[in-house]
Amino acid sequence: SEKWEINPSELTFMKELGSGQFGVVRLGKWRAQHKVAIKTIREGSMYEEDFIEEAKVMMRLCHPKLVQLYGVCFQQRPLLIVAEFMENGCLLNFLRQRARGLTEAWLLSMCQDVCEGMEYLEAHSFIHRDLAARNCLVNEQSMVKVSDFGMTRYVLDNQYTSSSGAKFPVKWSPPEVLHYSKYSSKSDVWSFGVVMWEIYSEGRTPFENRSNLDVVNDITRGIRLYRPHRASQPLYAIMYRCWHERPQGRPTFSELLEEIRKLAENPD
Ligand SMILES: COc1cc2c(cc1NS(C)(=O)=O)=CC1=C(NCc3c(C)cccc3C)N=NC=21
Repeated sequence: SEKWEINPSELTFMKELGSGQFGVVRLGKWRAQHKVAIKTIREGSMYEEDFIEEAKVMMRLCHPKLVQLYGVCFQQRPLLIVAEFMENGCLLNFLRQRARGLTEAWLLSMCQDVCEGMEYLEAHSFIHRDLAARNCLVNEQSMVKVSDFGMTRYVLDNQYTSSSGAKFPVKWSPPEVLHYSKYSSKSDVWSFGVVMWEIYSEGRTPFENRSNLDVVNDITRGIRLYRPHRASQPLYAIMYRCWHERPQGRPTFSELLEEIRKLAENPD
């Protein structure tokens, strides 16, 4: 069998962790001792053959701030995807549950973690396409890692994939994606600015009381998210630059990481 194939008989399933657009995620054990997360792909939710092909590429994306893909069980259905287990679950729930307990330094370190993972994807010309706090995970050491990179390409439900679909991430998308589906690392940078806003808003929903259609109009007219209460002016300036209307006007993840590291060294 290929390196990226996992033998399902070497997996034991444990408690259910949650569910997403592809189906249920469970905690499991691989070869009886390694804790893993196992995603069981619901029939008819994914372009499975295309994903199995792409899994080889995704397996080679290894970085401490990316949730590591371990392998796929594809000799039977349902398809199983096995990846790194993240004890503290998704970042969005983490922010909402921990809210007040998170210090400024902690909020900044979470932005830095996501930025490091995204800088690696940028360097490997890999576009995430759905970066959001709901698609970041937190491990036992409270380190944040980017997950589900590139997975939207395999979603069958066109409510997610069409920019007019009810489930499309309009509030995390730049104008060129909303109007022309033009994805790039610079569209990921726009989404990263919204993740920074989610982190400093302790898990609030961006444009909370606006419909997706309103947000498309607001964004196109130059309206942007307000400064979150816990964000300093210099920090807000960083996220604001991610929302430049033109992709080439936005910083790269490398430039963002440099600015975040400078703020981390001299906070005030
Ligand atoms: C502890 O709680 C959790 C832990 C995890 C979790 C959800 C929760 N709970 S919740 C819903 O946030 O409340 C999802 C994963 C996960 N996904 C890895 C993975 C990716 C990224 C891509 C393809 C396949 C797989 C398996 N690894 N660890 C957890």
